[in-house]
Amino acid sequence: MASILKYAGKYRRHIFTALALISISVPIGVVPYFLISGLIGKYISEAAAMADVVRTSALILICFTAKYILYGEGLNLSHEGAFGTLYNMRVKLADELMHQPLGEVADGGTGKYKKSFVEEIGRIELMLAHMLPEGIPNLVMPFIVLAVIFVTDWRMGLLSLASLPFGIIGMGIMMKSGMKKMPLYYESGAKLNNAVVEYVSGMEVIKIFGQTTSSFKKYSDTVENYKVFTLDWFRESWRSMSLVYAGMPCTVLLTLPVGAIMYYNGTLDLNTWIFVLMLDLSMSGPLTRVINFFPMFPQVDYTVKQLEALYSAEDVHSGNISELPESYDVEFKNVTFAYKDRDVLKNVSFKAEQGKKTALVGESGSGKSTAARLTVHYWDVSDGSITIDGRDIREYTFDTLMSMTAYVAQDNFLFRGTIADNLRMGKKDATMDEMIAAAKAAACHDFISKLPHGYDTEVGVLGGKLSGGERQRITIARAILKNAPIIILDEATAYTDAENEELITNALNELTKGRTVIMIAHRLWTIADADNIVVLESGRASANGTHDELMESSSIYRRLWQMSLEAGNWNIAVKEDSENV
Ligand SMILES: Nc1ncnc2c1ncn2[C@@H]1O[C@H](COP(=O)(O)OP(=O)(O)OP(=O)(O)O)[C@@H](O)[C@H]1O
Repeated sequence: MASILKYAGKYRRHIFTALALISISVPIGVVPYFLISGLIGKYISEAAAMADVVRTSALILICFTAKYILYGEGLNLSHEGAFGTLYNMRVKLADELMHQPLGEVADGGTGKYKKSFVEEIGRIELMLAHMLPEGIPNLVMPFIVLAVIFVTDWRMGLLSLASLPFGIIGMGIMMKSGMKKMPLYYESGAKLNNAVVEYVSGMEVIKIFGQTTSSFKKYSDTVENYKVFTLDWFRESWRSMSLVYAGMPCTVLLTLPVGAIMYYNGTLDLNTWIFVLMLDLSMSGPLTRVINFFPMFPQVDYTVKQLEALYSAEDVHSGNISELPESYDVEFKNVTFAYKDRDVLKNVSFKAEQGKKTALVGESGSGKSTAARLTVHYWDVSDGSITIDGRDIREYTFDTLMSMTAYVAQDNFLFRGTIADNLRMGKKDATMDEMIAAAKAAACHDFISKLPHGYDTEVGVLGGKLSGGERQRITIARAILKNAPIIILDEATAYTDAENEELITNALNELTKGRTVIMIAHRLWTIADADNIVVLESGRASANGTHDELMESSSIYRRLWQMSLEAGNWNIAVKEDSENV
């Protein structure tokens, strides 16, 4: 609870004011029972006057009105506080994820994080808007009423406790099974979320490959498993839930029959009996309210633990140096990196100098993208170091490192929004002229101008309304706007057609002038002019040099070059064939 309240900030006041208002309203709700028992008592001992009835009715009306107003205002405030806290938590989680190893976040799966952002944080609303402000007063009230009964007649006090074992036993069973099953419930929910996201995102592939039935089966199996699991759990816990719901609010279970015997025996006077019965009944409302929260305890408890783990997950190591370096030479010094326990880079060393183009080449899976991503601190290296101007990238603050680097990948992300919104990710306050200049340099101004709304055209979810090549050129324009001194291009021209390849190559040459450039390309002729080419072979840097030097010295480079040319010829042949059809 405390760990969540720390995110409430200014909304803590709302939540505690709500707690105070509801704490006043709950006892007000019990007052009418006192009033009625007092009135009945009067009728028993001396005939009450009509004025007493009118006064009692008026007081009861006032009590209910006051309770309604206070409870209502309390809930209003508690919701304001809760939703304000949820907002803070979602913003904070986004910020936390930003500082955690990007690679791990990407590997976690969209569904998992969607679940944390939407469902798990959403569940905190229950805790802050209801469990805390309503639960505490409604739990405390029965204790106060019980104390009054004990003071009035301790025997009746003991009898009033008769329904308690139902609650304790039922809740014990429920909590035990709830706590045990909760991790599985969550896992099953995360799988369901991932399956939905995957199914919807992959719908195009599923249709193209005619896998509708088998993919739908995978999806429907996950939904079915979730259903079976949830129903099994419900079946297992409904008996104990019913025991609590039906038994615990039944506070007159023994005070009514045993009280009647005691009254006939003359050991209990009628006024006390009626007073106790009324107080017993007054506990039922608060108890029922509290009981409603009990099944939620395991869920909320587990959710809080999950969120705590997410919020406290280890950040990528970053230091506190925020000054920009004098030069932007990037150096890999004996870098070793493993995904979990699988070594992908082994003792890799090379230097990418400022103003020069360094290319990473190698067979598929040799570790090129991993090396590129490590440069922008997707993960921490397992051993060795990556430096900028001789200083380990872990010594710079996260923001400084990000401001120095622009990473353009094969499939860059576009946000739902307009083209201008996406371009401004590169430079928040970019003017229209700056955006147009960047777009022209990235050979995308022409196609943007032809769109019905130009730069204000919506790109759709993940940029889905644009072609792969268009998306790619917009991401290059975005990187041009960012104007970072270190540029990492991971297959940045993979989707470029022949028509635009020259334009984009020129744009990239413009973008990369005077900067440190690390680039990866499968079409080796696009990097043949690089100042230094590093050949990666199963995660090891097996050779480096210029194209001419490597053609002389590296058999693997020669093979890669040959393969690349053949693939290029094949592409041209396919293109010519299709043009002749
Ligand atoms: N997130 C990840 N988790 C686990 N293993 C990964 C992950 N990303 C890549 N790998 C593995 O690491 C190895 C190197 O991958 P990487 O993407 O760096 O290679 P690459 O040389 O860029 O390949 P390609 O040319 O096909 O893009 C591969 O065997 C790949 O399966």
